[in-house]
Amino acid sequence: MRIGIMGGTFDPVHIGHLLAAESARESAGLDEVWFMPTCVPPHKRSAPAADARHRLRMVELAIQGHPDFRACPLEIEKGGTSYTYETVRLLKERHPEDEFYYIIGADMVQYLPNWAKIGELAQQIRFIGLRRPGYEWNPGELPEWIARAVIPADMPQIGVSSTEIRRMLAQGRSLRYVLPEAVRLYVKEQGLYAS
Ligand SMILES: Nc1ncnc2c1ncn2[C@@H]1O[C@H](COP(=O)(O)OP(=O)(O)OP(=O)(O)O)[C@@H](O)[C@H]1O
Ligand SMILES: O=C(O)c1ccc[n+]([C@@H]2O[C@H](COP(=O)([O-])O)[C@@H](O)[C@H]2O)c1
Repeated sequence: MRIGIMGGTFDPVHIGHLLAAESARESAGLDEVWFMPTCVPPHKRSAPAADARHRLRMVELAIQGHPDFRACPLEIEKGGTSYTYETVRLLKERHPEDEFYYIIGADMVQYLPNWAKIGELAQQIRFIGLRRPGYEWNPGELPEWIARAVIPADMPQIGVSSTEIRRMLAQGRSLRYVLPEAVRLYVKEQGLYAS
């Protein structure tokens, strides 16, 4: 199978993540997309606001009903900092028959040169890089050997981020249609991100 890994902090998961995964699935002809919440994200300055259990549950709620989307708790179960090169090594060991792709938004494409062991990773896996408002990226800006590992893909442009959503939630603003409805209700019921 051709499997896309949609890695993220998902604090919380939002429609930008879902559309990115669906657009990557269609454009690269993926059989499945596995949503993989990080335990400790490698590059973020502060720890996630919601704990890993909640972030995984929100992902499960967000993707329910999609026949080809799965939630993968591998990084959360492993614990510690979620370096992608370690995750990819594990996935390849456990699923030698499958072909993996790593789905990322344009902000992460620009940041690829800073990923841990990017030299090894770029040999092991190809990235599907999606356009994202505010993060134009030009393949010429990346080292050639990294650009070669990135398959550019388009998606309906959604200018939302988890940071902005947390800010809006803390202010008591409406997140209807920005969060999947089941996630919106879960956030409310669990009192997540309240100020
Ligand atoms: N609106 C969006 N359009 C395209 N890609 C996105 C969008 N939001 C997030 N992504 C991508 O999804 C992956 C996971 O992102 P993450 O969970 O950090 O969400 P985020 O909205 O960027 O969060 P934060 O604001 O906390 O940085 C990353 O590869 C990121 O580039
Ligand atoms: O391995 C790394 O060095 C690395 C650096 C930055 C991001 N990543 C991965 O990229 C995905 C998106 O990251 P984030 O922090 O934007 O949610 C997530 O799966 C991270 O583990 C990985």
